[in-house]
Amino acid sequence: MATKGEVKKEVFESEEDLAVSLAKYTAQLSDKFCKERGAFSVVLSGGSLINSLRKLVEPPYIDSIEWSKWHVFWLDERVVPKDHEDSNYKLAYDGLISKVPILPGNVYAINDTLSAEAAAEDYEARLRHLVKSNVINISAASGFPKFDLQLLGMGPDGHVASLFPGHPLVKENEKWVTFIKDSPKPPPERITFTFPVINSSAYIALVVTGAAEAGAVQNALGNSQNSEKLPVAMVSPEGELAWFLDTAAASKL
Ligand SMILES: O=C1O[C@H](COP(=O)(O)O)[C@@H](O)[C@H](O)[C@H]1O
Repeated sequence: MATKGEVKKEVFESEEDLAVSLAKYTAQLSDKFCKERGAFSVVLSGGSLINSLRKLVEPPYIDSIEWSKWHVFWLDERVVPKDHEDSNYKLAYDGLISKVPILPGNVYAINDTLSAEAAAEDYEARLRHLVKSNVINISAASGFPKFDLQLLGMGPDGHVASLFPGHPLVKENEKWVTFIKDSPKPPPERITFTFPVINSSAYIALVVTGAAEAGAVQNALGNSQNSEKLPVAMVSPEGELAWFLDTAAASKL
């Protein structure tokens, strides 16, 4: 399905059309990986992405996807209790996980009783264990975990995960998971995958909607005059990168 390093870009007339296509893309990859290796490791973002995945919980996908083979992870998480309004877990649980038969043991939420630093260490340790048990692949090229699909959103400032423009964490190249205590977007304490993990992915869908995001999309994909490379422009997976844009987000291209 993917050529190594391939970048695809599709611009949709409406967010509704985008959501239909994103569900199809996710379901096709689920089918491919479930057949090939009997498991599908999926990484979710928070924010508007979860709403854009809403078609997955409708026919035909709700009945055709092998949900019991899904293993669900978070690209980043806010260090708040799981039932807190700011929790990316809660967002995904309410919008997706509670509506489909994903096995509770295959949902890898952060330990919300720990500090940000300890939660990041704990999450990385759990990923290392899951690599050993082949739930998550490892990249032969980078030595970092190679998730089957990472579903990325982006903020208007061009941040992905909890990797913000100008923040030293964008340069982290050893840890798999790290933490931030001064996030410019509230809440301040978060854990996040690092770029080597993001960029070892087999497939990434980058889902961006709305006019407020157009400048950052231009920075990554267009002829931007701005020489500072935003975090979103650093997304460059080993496998396929597929941009899902609406016309407003693509308006400066
Ligand atoms: O804080 C976060 O923001 C980004 C973007 O969110 P959006 O609401 O602008 O789509 C999100 O991808 C990330 O997971 C989240 O923690």
